[in-house]
Parts: sequence; C-alpha cells; structure tokens
Amino acid sequence: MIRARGLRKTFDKGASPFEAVRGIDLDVRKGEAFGFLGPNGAGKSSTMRMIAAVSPVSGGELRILGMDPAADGPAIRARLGVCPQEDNLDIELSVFDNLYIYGRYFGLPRDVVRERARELLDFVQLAEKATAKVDELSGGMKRRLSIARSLVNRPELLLLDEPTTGLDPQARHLLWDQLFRLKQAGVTLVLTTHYMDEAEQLCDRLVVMDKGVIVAEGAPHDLIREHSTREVTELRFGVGEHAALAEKVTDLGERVEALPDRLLVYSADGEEVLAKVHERGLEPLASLVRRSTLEDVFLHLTGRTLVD
Ligand SMILES: Nc1ncnc2c1ncn2[C@@H]1O[C@H](COP(=O)(O)OP(=O)(O)OP(=O)(O)O)[C@@H](O)[C@H]1O
Repeated sequence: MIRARGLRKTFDKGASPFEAVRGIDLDVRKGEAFGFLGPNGAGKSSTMRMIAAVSPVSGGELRILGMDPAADGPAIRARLGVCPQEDNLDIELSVFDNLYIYGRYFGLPRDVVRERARELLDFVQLAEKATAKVDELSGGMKRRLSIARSLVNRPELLLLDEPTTGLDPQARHLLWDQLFRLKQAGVTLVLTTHYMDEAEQLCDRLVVMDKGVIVAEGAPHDLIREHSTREVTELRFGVGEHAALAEKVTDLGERVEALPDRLLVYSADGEEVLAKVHERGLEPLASLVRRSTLEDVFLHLTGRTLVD
C-alpha cells in the first residue's frame, strides 16, 4: 500500500532549511494497522501529509497504492480517506450535510451519497444527531463525524493524524472500537499518535520516530521484548534524589533509568526488585510494579520520555 525509501521533508526556514523527515524507509501492507509513534515534532504529521499526497516529497522515493504522489495526486486522493489532526468540519452545516456535501465532491450520485451518509452515521453512532449542527457536538462526536466523512469515498487506505488527542477516555475507547471494526472490514489504517496505549491497542506494526528518523520498527510486543524487560519497578523518592539513588540500585535490574521524578528499575520480576530495595533500607515515598510499555522502549532508545 505504501513504500518509502530514503523519504525526506525539508521546510524552507530562511537561510537554513529545516529537515523534518530525514530519510525514512517504510512498507505498509494491505489490511494492517500501521502506526507512527513519537513525541511532538518527531516528523509524524509531515510524513502523513506526504502520504496523503498533499505535501510534496523533498527527497527519496514514495509510492502510494503503487502510484507516485507527484504525478498521480488526484488518483491517489480518490482512493484515500484522510482524518486530519484538527477537525475541519463545516460547523454551520448539519451533521448529515457534512457527509452529503463531501460525498458530492467525489462526484457520487445523490442517492448513493444519501445512502452512504446514513450508513456511516449508523456506524459512528451519530444517527440521532443527523440534523444537529456540528457546533452542537462534543469533541468525541466531532471526531467520529470526521472519521465518517473520511470514509465517504470507501477508501482502501485511511490516514488518521492523532485520532484521539484531546478526547476523554470513554470517547477514545469508542473510537478505538470503531477503528478496529474498520480494520476487520479490510481497510488499511495508518495513524500517528504520541499515546503509547493507543499504539499498543491499535497497531499491528509501528515505527517509533524521533527528530525526523525512525529509531525502531516492529510489532508493539516485539519492540517491548527486544528493547525492554518484562517488568518495571517505579520508585519515587524526594525531588532531586533520584540520580544519586540510582547508583544504590543499579545491580538490582538489567537497567536503571533516573528521571527527575522517579527511578525506573528494569527486570523480569519487579516485586523481587522492590523487596530488595526495602532490604537495603531504602524507603521510597511511593512504588509501583508494572509491565513494560512502548514508553520504556522510547526512553531506552532516545533517553527521553514520549511526552516531555
Ligand atoms: N510548514 C512547516 N514549515 C516549517 N516547519 C514545519 C512545518 N510543518 C512542520 N514543521 C516542523 O517540522 C517538525 C516536525 O513537525 P511534525 O508536525 O511533522 O511533527 P509531529 O511528529 O507530527 O508532531 P506533532 O505531534 O506536534 O504534530 C517540527 O519541528 C515542526 O516545527
């Protein structure tokens, strides 16, 4: 569906051009859910916009559905669905008309668009809001309407830029459920996120991006297995004490990370680490044993947390 080799995006910023994407390789296969995980400014949206054939490629090679975005932009866009980071719905129109008018842009006949709009409103659970104005909707409803709109042309490939940013947990779960159903129906999903739980929930495969490059690639659980340990013991001591205390527990795990607000000890058995911490007479203000996540993978690879 998507193939990139040495893909670059450069922005002109006065005398020194800025490289937002610095030569990445990607292969997205039909039917999979593929994610770009990374902190703000990693280059995820810039990559997505090139894939959506709305931002020109600055260097390297990109093929979308076998086509070149520079030559075949309109043909590519006709087969894509795009749900941008900021909802760009027409707030003066009704929910139904947002879908109807968008469908008409694609040149679909009136009765086909009407039928599709009804189906899509059922799918995103907004049928009873069909006649409401968009500005009466909650953030989660607007997001679902944006997704419905991006599906009007029955795309083979759906691009979602931070689909659940700013939504409450219930709205996020509803959206994940709907995206999962789309995937089961055979739609290839490509999404960006800086939420590791979203990446773990939705993505079959993902790339972790940082500063315009890919720092890791694989299935979420394989990445965790490869770059982290099974468990993590989090220890909170007083502010400013963590770096010095790290030395006292360094032999307890395979790896120890000192963050400003906590120590992370990586091991196969977190409870055992905690017991040894107490045996050494160290009394953390708070402690927690948890499984490793993609956040730990990112921290290991870049020395930084995903949300700074
Ligand atoms: N049109 C533009 N002109 C100049 N610089 C840009 C432009 N768009 C993005 N950038 C810069 O490129 C870098 C990557 O931005 P991008 O939006 O791709 O990151 P991101 O990973 O999607 O982050 P976010 O989650 O904040 O959207 C940032 O430093 C950003 O300031």
